[in-house]
Amino acid sequence: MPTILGQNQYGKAENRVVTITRDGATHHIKDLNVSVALSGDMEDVHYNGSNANVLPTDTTKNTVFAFAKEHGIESAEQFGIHLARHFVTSQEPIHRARIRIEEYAWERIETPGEAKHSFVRKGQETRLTQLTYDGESWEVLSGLKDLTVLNSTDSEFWGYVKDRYTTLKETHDRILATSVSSRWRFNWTDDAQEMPDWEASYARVKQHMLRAFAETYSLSLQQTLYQMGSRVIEECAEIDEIRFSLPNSHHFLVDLEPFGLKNDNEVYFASDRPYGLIEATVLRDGCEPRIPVDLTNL
Ligand SMILES: O=c1[nH]c(=O)c2[nH]c(=O)[nH]c2[nH]1
Repeated sequence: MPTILGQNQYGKAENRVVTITRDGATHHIKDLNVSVALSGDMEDVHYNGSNANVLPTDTTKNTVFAFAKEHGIESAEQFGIHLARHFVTSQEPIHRARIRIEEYAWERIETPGEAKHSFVRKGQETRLTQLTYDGESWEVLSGLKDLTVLNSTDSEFWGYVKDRYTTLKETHDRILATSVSSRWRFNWTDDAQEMPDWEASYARVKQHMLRAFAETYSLSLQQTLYQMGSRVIEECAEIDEIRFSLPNSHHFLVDLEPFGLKNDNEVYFASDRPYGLIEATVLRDGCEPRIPVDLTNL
């Protein structure tokens, strides 16, 4: 044979596993991206296509989600050690397992209330602004993107239209997560007006946005969006208009029944696409809409 097989490995990459553990009303989140790479006696599958030594990559994915339930995720290291040991010790042809894990850090959204199930991703957002001046008047649009937030309860979605293509199951307790992109327009347009305190305004908008997200018992992301917008308009007198583009970052409950495990709203698969995209403007009553519909062009 003029060729021989060199280094090889296989497995399921980028398993997006999210766990919620509940301590009464206080929830804890772990959010990992887990990639499995296995090596061993894999000559036959490459040379002849015999799968006799091949544990399917689909199984490696299932193992990641099942282990999240069975062992919990104490730390990424601990979780990875469990997985790697399992593949090497349970499968004779597998001699080496490499587990790579990225962990996304979250912090709690602090609210005056009791509920502790709202989180904002660390690293947080990019702040944006656009200033336009024609020699007479100003238009100031400020905003943010990539402010990722999650509520691990107090979100439902049901009572929607059902046609012959509808398969979605109604839910009375789901994760609601989104990455907020927003622009807001200041009513400061003239040098004769007193200029807003831009720094204080930004902090206020962000705080009210986060609190409204955390405090809204949500029946849809549309309802949450409107609550966030109206809270900002009500609390920030310097702003007349705010627009949001909110991807609905779906978290699907993983079916662990085939492995004899009950998933009591603990282990989720975080899907990155496709995603629902919910967009709307909230205006101070009587004000004209001026923020462009498509925020990506801003
Ligand atoms: O909050 C939601 N709004 C929707 O319009 C929608 N559509 C869907 O499939 N899931 C959801 N969730």
